[in-house]
Amino acid sequence: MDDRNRKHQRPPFWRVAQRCCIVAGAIDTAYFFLFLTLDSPALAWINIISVAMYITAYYAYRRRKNQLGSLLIWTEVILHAAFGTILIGWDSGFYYFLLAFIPVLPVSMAANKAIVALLVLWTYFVGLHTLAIFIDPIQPISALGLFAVNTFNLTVVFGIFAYLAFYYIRTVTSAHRKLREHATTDSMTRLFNRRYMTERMQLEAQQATVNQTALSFLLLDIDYFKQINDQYGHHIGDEVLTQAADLLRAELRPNDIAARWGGEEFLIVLPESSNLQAAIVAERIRSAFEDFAWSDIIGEDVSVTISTGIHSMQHNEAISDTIKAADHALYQAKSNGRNRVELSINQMVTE
Ligand SMILES: Nc1nc2c(ncn2[C@@H]2O[C@H](COP(=O)(O)OP(=O)(O)OP(=O)(O)O)[C@@H](O)[C@H]2O)c(=O)[nH]1
Repeated sequence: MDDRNRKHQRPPFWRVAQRCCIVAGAIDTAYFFLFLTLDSPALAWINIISVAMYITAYYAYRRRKNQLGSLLIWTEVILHAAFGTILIGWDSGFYYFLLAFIPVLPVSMAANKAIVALLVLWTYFVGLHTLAIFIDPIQPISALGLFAVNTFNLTVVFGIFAYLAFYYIRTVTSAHRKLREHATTDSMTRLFNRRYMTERMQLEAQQATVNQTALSFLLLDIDYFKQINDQYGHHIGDEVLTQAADLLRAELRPNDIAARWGGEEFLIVLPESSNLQAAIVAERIRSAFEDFAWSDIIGEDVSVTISTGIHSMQHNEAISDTIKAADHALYQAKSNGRNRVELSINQMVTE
């Protein structure tokens, strides 16, 4: 996996949940001491129960019992909001944590279930608020203490929402990147696929016309590939194709574009390259195939060679005609004995 992929990789749900358990457990431990200091021992000990629930949830996630872990976390949040409100009052702000359910429920369950769960949550939230209006706190703390607890709770919930937003963005970005990759890449060789190449060629052709630069095409085909399949099996054929793609990548510049055009056929677009420069690249690729130790892959000392047709796009030439010309040159390379490079006919060699 390259660095770019690693950077975009999103930690799995259970790992995120485990991190949440560690952070929440640490916060509740701090609360234990805080509420002892603020003379609210009942709430202090409730925080110890909370810590125990987070530790259990942590191990549940570790054993991939995700449902149990989530159930413990949500039960803790719901009960903590109730006990905090009843013991020291609504202004303690423990209800803020209930709000974190709102974005999480719709992404973690089916829409109809999420709607029911959200309605239950709303009822619980309003019920708790109403209760707090009519009932005085059982174990009130100082105004300063209440302000400190409220600010702390608010800060933690801010953090939770910010984290959820970034996690969501990373999830969407990573899904988008994977979709794009699937749509443009050949899964076996990791080269571009034919559909992407067809679009890309148009772009490159337009750019070459605007900038008045040369644009060359190489059409390559592995020689006697059917025999490799027939003699050594389809899986060896696949490995030869994968290795062929690696050889191409190794021989090309970063702005050259290589695609798997068909079964054992590859198309390479060389921007800003004349047919002479293209011939040099093609010859380099040809000898890379010839020199490669194919026995490492095939298991026997056989050679795998490649034939190449070259065509440089002419002024106002349609892409389909460019490909036809390269294909014709490839046909010539095959007819003239294979393992060779041929330039399309009627084309002057230009530097
Ligand atoms: N293993 C494998 N084989 C494939 C794949 N795609 C196409 N092929 C095979 O590639 C072979 C192409 O054979 P041909 O078109 O007869 O050409 P060739 O044997 O390479 O002969 P020349 O091109 O004339 O040198 C066929 O046997 C296809 O089944 C693939 O993804 N994997």
